[in-house]
Amino acid sequence: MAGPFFLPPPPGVPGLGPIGRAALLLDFDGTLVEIAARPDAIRVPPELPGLLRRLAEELSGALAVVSGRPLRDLDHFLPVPIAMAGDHGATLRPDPYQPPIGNGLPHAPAAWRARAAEWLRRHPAALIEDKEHGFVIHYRQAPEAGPEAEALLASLVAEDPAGFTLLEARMAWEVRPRGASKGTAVNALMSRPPFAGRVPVFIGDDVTDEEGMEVARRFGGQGWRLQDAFGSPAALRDWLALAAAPPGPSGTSP
Ligand SMILES: O=P(O)(O)OC[C@H]1O[C@H](O[C@H]2O[C@H](CO)[C@@H](O)[C@H](O)[C@H]2O)[C@H](O)[C@@H](O)[C@@H]1O
Repeated sequence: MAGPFFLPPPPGVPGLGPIGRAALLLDFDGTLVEIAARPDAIRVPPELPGLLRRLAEELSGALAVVSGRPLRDLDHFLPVPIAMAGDHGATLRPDPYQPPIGNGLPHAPAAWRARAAEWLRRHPAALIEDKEHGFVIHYRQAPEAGPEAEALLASLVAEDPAGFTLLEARMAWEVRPRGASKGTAVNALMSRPPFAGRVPVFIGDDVTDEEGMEVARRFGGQGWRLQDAFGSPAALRDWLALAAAPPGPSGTSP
């Protein structure tokens, strides 16, 4: 056990302990914010962006949101200068003041998007979400369409299996470029300052987060499943608020 930071999280964890050694890697949907009916319907608690900014300052910048969302969404919902990895690791911006790092990942052909748009006409309650390199079919509002969405995207990806994979997400199927994952994002982050040399803790709720957790463990850190460690995004936010709180009068965290 490396110190108070590595005690099991709430209830009752007083703070991050030796915060100078840690790096926090946080999933977004279902972890920092509650799941909503549609991607654009999430509610971001007004205090969340400021909380992440304060924590990033405490961690000398070693805090990143590692999400399946495109960076444009993350910038919209979290307008603060923190490191971000979007599109399930396909876009990486470790320095919030610099453009994303270039990568050689492929872009899904326009014809695939057209096929998905055509499919959507028969399932108007489903949704297509465009990403930098791929795209998603969300079927939360049309659960009966899930298997068909999977079959369609599987057939598209089969046209270029070296370039793309099919990713199962929460009530969604995603065309993702091969070679990108939350694991590759964590690896890239932990290999450069200010993350390098710190002990990473990845917190996420979804199967897509497990690759990030696995790589965090390889860097000597931990992966915490939101449901087991905190129970809910609200409980995680409470814990982060404790961690970000200034020390009490005795010099200890509240
Ligand atoms: O890696 P994450 O930050 O957890 O992002 C994963 C995906 O989240 C979003 O979709 C999911 O959340 C929506 C809002 O709660 C929900 O309506 C949808 O059913 C979920 O799949 C986002 O839209 C995707 O781009 C992310 O990949």
